[in-house]
Amino acid sequence: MTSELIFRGHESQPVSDEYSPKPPKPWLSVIRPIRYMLREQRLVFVFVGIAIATLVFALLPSSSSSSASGSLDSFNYGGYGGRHQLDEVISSREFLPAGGDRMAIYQNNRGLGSGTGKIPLGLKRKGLRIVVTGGAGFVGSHLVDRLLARGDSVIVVDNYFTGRKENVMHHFGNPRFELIRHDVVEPLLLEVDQIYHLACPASPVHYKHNPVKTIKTNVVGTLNMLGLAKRVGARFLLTSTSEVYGDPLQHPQVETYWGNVNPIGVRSCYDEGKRTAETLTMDYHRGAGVEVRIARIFNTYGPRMFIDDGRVVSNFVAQALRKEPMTVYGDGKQTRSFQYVSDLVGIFLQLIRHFMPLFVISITVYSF
Ligand SMILES: O=c1ccn([C@@H]2O[C@H](COP(=O)(O)OP(=O)(O)O[C@H]3OC[C@@H](O)[C@H](O)[C@H]3O)[C@@H](O)[C@H]2O)c(=O)[nH]1
Repeated sequence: MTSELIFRGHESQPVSDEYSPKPPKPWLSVIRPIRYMLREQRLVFVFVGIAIATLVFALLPSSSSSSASGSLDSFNYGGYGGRHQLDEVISSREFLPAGGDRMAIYQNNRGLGSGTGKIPLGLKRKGLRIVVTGGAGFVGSHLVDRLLARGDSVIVVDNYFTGRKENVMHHFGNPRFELIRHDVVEPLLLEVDQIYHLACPASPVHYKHNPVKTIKTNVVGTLNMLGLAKRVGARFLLTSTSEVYGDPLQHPQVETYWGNVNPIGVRSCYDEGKRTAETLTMDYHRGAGVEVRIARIFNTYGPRMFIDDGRVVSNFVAQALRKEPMTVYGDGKQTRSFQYVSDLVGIFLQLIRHFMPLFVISITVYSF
């Protein structure tokens, strides 16, 4: 019985001589490439390749290096890896003669953003959209020149109280340049990547002319521009002043020094105004995550200064040209730091561009 059954079974399943391939095993398609990778140390070569590529991308300067020239570039101040190079500038002897006051720059941010990050190799730098308040003024117009020269689009916002159309007239007709007559104490909505907030009279004769307007510009104007930065996610740079140290009890002033400011004096509208502007800036950073920088500017000189703005450089130059004696106020023992306007503007650009943790730089250019 049993053998019969076995025989029948063979009959019902006739043996074929034809070749029939084995059914494919799905797990082999996964195992095979893995085995291939593990053979002849191929995996090691892959990892070495990834490591080299990472190093190249991390260390090579981004193609967005500023093409603008200026005296700072000659100190190797441009390029990527800002902190290292800023440190080089700080320790450079030309920038740190013994003694004297400082220009202090505070910066704070929470990461790359606003289109200022690294750009892949081979891609042309994309221009940023930038607002410069006070862009028709002495310092602002030099900043505008540099931004346009490197390919950015610039909107100047100025009420012409101390700014002058002539300072930016040479850009009329440039499609990347716009000029708006506007007072920053009124709100303004623009789509931009960065805001340089310079708008405020800075010479004592000008800021004492209408003290209430001066403090309003610093407080309400800064509030408006910070609100704009928050709304559109723009990076924000506040131009502050050495005046935040008031009548300092420390010489030279270190950035951790909080100053000695008279809250009711004739210069308070400016000193306290800028101090409040700094406070607002830091509160927008802490409370709303706005990426901010604060530059405490010391005495700046250069082309487009008003000859009659009452400050010491313009006074001395004007008196020298008229062959008049120079007027030295007080006992003449007071000290100041002086910097050329293009050096200051170069620092603004580096400061706003690089990603660094909260940190401070001080630069002394010259003092007397
Ligand atoms: O003719 C002059 C003018 C000024 N001075 C003295 O020179 C020094 C500098 O005075 P300035 O008026 O040029 O400038 P200040 O340093 O007082 O403030 C200036 O510099 C810092 C900026 O942030 C401020 O916006 C600006 O007001 C002062 O000690 C002043 O008394 C003179 O001895 N003779």
